[in-house]
Amino acid sequence: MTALFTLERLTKYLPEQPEQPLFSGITAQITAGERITLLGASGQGKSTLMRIMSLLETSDSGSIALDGKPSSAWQAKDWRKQVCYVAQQAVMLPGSVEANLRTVSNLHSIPFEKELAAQLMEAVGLSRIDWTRPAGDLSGGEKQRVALVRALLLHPRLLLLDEVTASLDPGSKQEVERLLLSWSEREHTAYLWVTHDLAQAAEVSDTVWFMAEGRLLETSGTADFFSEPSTDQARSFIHRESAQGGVADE
Ligand SMILES: Nc1ncnc2c1ncn2[C@@H]1O[C@H](COP(=O)(O)OP(=O)(O)OP(=O)(O)O)[C@@H](O)[C@H]1O
Repeated sequence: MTALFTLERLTKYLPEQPEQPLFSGITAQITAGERITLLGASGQGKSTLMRIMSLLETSDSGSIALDGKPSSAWQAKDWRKQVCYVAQQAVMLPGSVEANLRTVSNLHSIPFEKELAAQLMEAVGLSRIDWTRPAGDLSGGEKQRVALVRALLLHPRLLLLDEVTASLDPGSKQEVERLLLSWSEREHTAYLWVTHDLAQAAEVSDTVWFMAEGRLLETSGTADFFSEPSTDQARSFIHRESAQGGVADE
């Protein structure tokens, strides 16, 4: 199957660490509809990798491509219509909840699907939110869910999800997980989802990417990753995270 998205030997240095890359040699592929969780300890560069994949940052070497066409050959706006990053700290634009939901249709000159927006808001537990409210007044968890709905209204082919349930209570977290699973099934949307919750990773992904020591150490089927990780680093990561409560229930 032709890859939707490819990463080829990506390397990123940080200004404060010119002697050692944050990560290097990251090569991987994502196929249409693939559900991946990106795991790894804090500070491995998972958010940075997703920011590079959504053209919000550049790598120092290597390349990324969408449909086999390198990022340099794309207009950033066209790329971001298909590859949508949902940040950990949701950014609301000035204006109402509805204005935020309408953002992508205004930006990309596509019709605003009001009924779908209402269905998605309900699916993430926000059916009672008054759309005329200033979006800036919402709680962190509400903002996070509005940002997710806003991203889905774009119908991207690849969603880059950065700890998108981190500020949610368990019930809302489950609603979001269910929505994303059914959305990816229905729309054939791929996602790369950063999470520190191993039970969530087991639930929502078919593939795990594991970053450690500045490299993408494993790309495995989720069940295999948890039952038979191929590296010592992954074994101790799973052990450590499980001890802290993020137990994968497979
Ligand atoms: N623009 C930047 N300038 C300087 N340092 C940065 C920049 N972006 C990220 N970093 C540093 O790079 C490292 C990796 O950050 P990043 O947020 O990508 O990691 P992460 O794996 O997503 O971490 P977490 O799981 O805690 O969210 C951190 O030490 C961070 O402080």
